[in-house]
Amino acid sequence: MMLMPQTTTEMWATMGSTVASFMFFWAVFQHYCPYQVRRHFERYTQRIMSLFYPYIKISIHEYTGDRLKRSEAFAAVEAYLSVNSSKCAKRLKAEMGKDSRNLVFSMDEYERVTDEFEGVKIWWASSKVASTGQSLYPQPDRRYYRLTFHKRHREIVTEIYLKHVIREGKEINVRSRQRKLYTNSPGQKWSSFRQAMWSHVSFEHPATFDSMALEPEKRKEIVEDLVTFSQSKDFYARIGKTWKRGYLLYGPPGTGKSTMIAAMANLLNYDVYDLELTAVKDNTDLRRLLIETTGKSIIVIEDIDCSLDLTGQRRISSEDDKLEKEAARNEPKEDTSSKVTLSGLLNFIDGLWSACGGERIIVFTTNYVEKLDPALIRRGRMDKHIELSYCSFEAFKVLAKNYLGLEEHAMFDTIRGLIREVKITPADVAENLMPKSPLDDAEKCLSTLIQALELTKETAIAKEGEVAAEKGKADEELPRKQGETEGIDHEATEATVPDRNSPAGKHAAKEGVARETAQATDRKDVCLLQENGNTKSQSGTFEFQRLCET
Ligand SMILES: Nc1ncnc2c1ncn2[C@@H]1O[C@H](COP(=O)(O)OP(=O)(O)OP(=O)(O)O)[C@@H](O)[C@H]1O
Ligand SMILES: [Mg+2]
Repeated sequence: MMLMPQTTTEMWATMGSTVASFMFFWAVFQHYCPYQVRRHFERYTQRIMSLFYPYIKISIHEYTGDRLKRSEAFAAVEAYLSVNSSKCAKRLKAEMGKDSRNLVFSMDEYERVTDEFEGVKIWWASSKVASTGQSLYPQPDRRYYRLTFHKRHREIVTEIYLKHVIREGKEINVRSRQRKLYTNSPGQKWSSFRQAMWSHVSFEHPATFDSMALEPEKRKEIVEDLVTFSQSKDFYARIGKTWKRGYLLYGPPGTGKSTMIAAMANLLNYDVYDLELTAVKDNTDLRRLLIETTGKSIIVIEDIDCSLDLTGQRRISSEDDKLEKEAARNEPKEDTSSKVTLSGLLNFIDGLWSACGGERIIVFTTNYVEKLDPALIRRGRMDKHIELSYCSFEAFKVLAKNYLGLEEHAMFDTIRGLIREVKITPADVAENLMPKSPLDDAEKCLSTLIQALELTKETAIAKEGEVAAEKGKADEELPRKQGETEGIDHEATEATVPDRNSPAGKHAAKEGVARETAQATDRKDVCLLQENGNTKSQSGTFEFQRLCET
């Protein structure tokens, strides 16, 4: 009985001195042994250790592919563990969840949790590698998850468990994700590839297709198109097309183009990327923005006709070029204008890069569809063209139901008659149906709308009258003006031609009349000049130059 404590003490003392000796030799080895030898030694030690160490480790990093893209596997594992870890981990991170109502927990850094799957024990740990870059720009730490399991479970973990984690994680993500509205921030002067290209807020627009003023058939067609698209992953894979679809929404201001984008996002549960094209520096940045978008998203370019010069005529004359370069030399300042070109945009839509991620909708909106380059909106790029136009009676009924809770009313007949005759946008109808005071009831709102419709009708009639009167006046004046113009031509030619034998006359003839002739070459005036210049040739310009030289 007395020996036991002594033996234990002795044992501890021996162990302590052994560890101390080992530490000493290790420190000496580290310090004096050349690096190459040390590396060999470490490698072999690891190999020997692995013979006895029965566990396998798998790391899942946050960024893959040269940090271009956030790993989907990482996001899925994060979601999977967020459910698991909130029950057993001791250090958690909290984030605002869907609809900003509840908090979602996930594992904090350097935390460990244990999971069990079909009797197999798996240990998960979260960790990060601190950035070691010596660049001027701040670099975020690289996070990763590591799972550890016994090697006898290799098959079950790699073949079944990991697939289960990814599938569950993705489902959790879809269920609990707060949809986001992203925008590309302008003026990122020092943007590096480590900096996020998009900034976001939570997407909380309440618009739905049911609340939109649309004709029922049109609504049905659009909704079916969208739903079919979202369920056609296999179909797109089979026909060898990237899983994306382009929508062009066009129509006058206030007809619901932006509202429809929100309704699309709400219908499909997609994120929205609102791309401000004028803030994109060049085509390379455009591509980077594209690859930073995630799947299940709508990429929107509003008012595409105003966003950049899409006619391809972006070159300036060499004279202007020279002047501009000189000005830049004298006053060096940053060029903040966008250098995105039409071809850059076309590549953005259907180039190779657009295949990254999949399940994307691209929407362009415009008030002037005829201004757009046909290449930009051809089918295959903008697959579906949707015209949003002035408010019809059917569309009005949707608004009346939403705003006033009315399906039928005696005043509807008057509105039906008026709305057919005038061009009024759903935005204007909606504004008139809005109660302006707590005392306003449905009748008051409907009569406000009727007044507005009548006023619009009167204004339209008055405008039509004015236009007709102006046209009539212009038609009347046209023959008189033509006569006057012919008279002026006569005078101008006659005033110049008699003096053209004098030096001043020659000059005048070269500078002025030749110009007139050049302009007139395609017109009948040429004949008039030929007659006055006593030439018989058919070529007005050539003959007149000859005439000037003689
Ligand atoms: N079809 C519609 N159904 C329901 N509300 C609509 C509709 N069209 C317009 N509105 C209402 O009018 C307002 C303006 O609509 P919206 O911003 O969608 O128009 P827009 O077509 O995008 O206009 P712009 O061309 O000027 O961008 C919205 O707040 C919405 O409430
Ligand atoms: Mg809009």
